[in-house]
Amino acid sequence: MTSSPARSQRVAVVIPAKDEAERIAATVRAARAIPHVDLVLVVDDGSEDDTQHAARRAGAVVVRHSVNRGKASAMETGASVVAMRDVEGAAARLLLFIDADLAETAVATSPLVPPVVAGTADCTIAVLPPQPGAGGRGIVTGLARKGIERATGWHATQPLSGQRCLTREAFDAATPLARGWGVETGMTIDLLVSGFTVQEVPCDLRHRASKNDLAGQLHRGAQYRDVTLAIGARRVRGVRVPTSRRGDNPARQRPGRPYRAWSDAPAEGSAATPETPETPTSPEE
Ligand SMILES: O=c1ccn([C@@H]2O[C@H](COP(=O)(O)OP(=O)(O)O[C@H]3O[C@H](CO)[C@@H](O)[C@H](O)[C@H]3O)[C@@H](O)[C@H]2O)c(=O)[nH]1
Ligand SMILES: O=C(O)[C@H](O)COP(=O)(O)O
Repeated sequence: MTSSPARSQRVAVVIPAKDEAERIAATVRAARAIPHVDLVLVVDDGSEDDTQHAARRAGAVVVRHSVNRGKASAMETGASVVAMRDVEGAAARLLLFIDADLAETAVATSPLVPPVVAGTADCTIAVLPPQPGAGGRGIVTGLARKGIERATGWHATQPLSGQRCLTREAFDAATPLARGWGVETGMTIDLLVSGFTVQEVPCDLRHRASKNDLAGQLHRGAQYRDVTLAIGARRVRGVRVPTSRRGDNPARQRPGRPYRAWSDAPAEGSAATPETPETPTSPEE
């Protein structure tokens, strides 16, 4: 599954951003310092503040949704724009998705890149340290973790983490993306079911964590809804790795270890082609 891109492999950072004028400039500047990065793309998802101008001033390429379409849609737009800027005949850029609110700490997503460049993982996912002021009780996180584990056998530490580096091939296999806040959960299931290798990587990041106030609870309600839909859509379509064909030992499931869900995954993501009635079709929403 994993290939070995050249050392010259280029990386595009894609930053979905909605009303992030306060932090986007610092995030863009930090992203530009990540090794291998030659393109920082901000997708302004219908912001009502100065996000697009602040991002441009900080050196990003900016595209904009005229109306808000949600994070997953911004990621798809970003990936399409990067593809248009990839050089014909050269390797497609790796995609490094990061949130707009990381500010200076965005550079600490750098460790996500080397395993994908080296080909030991097709998708890396950041594991963040405990965040000051975070007010969650782990309900949405638990829902996403359980959904991924039921479908693939993988126990994700931080299933909602949106800081992810992946190959173009892996991204394409995971599209269309699950809507809104279900995007990470759906992507992880689709990648593992398609035979790709994922790896969690500890990264020293700080973001604006949701508090335990009304806004925070409403946000978690929307996350719960979208994660439920992403899991449900895959369950209905039978997108899962059959228990009898699951591979890696649960003992291997910890940050820093690449994980592949199939014991006998066919090469190059072709596990998504039906072989048995239990094997899924393509990962569509
Ligand atoms: O309609 C929207 C809303 C948000 N965003 C951007 O999406 C990112 C994540 O949003 P945020 O408000 O920071 O959400 P959190 O709850 O803090 O996000 C956690 O949980 C999400 C999944 O529910 C993941 O996408 C995030 O990576 C993870 O940090 C930020 O860059 C936002 O600007 C959009 O592009 N469009
Ligand atoms: O605050 C968070 O970590 C997310 O909003 C998820 O909430 P949770 O605590 O219910 O998993």
